[in-house]
Amino acid sequence: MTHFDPKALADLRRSIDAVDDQVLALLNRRAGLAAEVGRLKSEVAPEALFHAPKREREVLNRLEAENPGPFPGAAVRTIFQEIMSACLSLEKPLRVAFLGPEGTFTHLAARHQFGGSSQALPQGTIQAVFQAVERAHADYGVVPVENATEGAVDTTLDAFLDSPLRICAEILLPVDQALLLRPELELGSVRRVYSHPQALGQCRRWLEAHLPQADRIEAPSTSEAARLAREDAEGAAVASELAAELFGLRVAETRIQDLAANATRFVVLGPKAAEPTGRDRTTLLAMAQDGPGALLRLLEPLARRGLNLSRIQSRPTRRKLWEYAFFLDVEGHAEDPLMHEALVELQSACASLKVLGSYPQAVMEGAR
Ligand SMILES: C=C(O[C@@H]1C=C(C(=O)O)C=C[C@H]1O)C(=O)O
Repeated sequence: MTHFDPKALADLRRSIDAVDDQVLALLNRRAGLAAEVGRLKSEVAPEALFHAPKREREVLNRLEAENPGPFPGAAVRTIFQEIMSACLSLEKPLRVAFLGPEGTFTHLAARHQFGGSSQALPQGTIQAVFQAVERAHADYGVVPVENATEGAVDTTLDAFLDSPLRICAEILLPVDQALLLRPELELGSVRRVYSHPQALGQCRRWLEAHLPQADRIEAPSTSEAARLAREDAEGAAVASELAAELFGLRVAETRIQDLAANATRFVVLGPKAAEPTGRDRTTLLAMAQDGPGALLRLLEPLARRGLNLSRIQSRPTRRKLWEYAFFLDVEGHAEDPLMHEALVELQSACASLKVLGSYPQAVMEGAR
């Protein structure tokens, strides 16, 4: 065993303090520069959004690629996303509406995309998120579109049928359920487990093995479950780790879902189309013409050009009986020449066609 030297520890900590002072000074210098950029932008277009997602992506990609380590690459992204979010908030924090309440996985997705310095505007329903952005009460909106185990979120697809909003980004997030407890409570003393029915379902086997004595109690959201657990001396909740932070609970166990690879895809509703990055996805909303071969006519212009269709989903239009709207996800950007050609051809093959958005393909967080 090596001899523990308290002086060496104190020296190292002093060195860390000195580095922290430098980091802090540099952060403030950076904030000053970002504020200058803000002033420049406001001279050109006073009403414009200062947020520049393309520039932010370039900053993150450059720093991650140039990072020599040992500082972890994923942390470089998280930290610089936060730094940019904070710099931007000096001008005006981004207002981000999302399916709430606070602490839900959609909130987590919004924080991942826009950082903790953005202004969180939790909404009660998916429709309310659309309305907040449509009425310019929010700069962006975040809604779930599909879950790896539960499938499409129909409410989101239906909202697009009646909305002029476009998709400007997607977020792919692992949905890791955690077991949350009041700080003083032990697993063996839990009598009630609160959660959203879907979350309880996702963790059925773990709960049977570790909390056979506890009743399952359904809550309207995982965050509401965390709040209920906080108020129940013998209660626990299945929710996100963010909910633990927000409601003052302890994370007793992480990743308790039965299927380890659980993930949800979210889309960001925004005011501006995203520019091409070379690895994009385009979401189309097409009303097929009635009659035989309608679906084939929709797919053929894409297939002939080798454009990869990653998802197709249909929803009744609710305007006419047996009329369907098709949501198509195609790899590529609407401005790519081949995609552009396909869209022109599709325009005449469908009763109507709307490009809901082209945006960078998301990489699963933690799997970069
Ligand atoms: C400073 C700018 O404005 C914002 C802040 C950024 C930053 O802190 O690096 C990057 C992009 C914008 O969202 C900029 O456009 O360069």
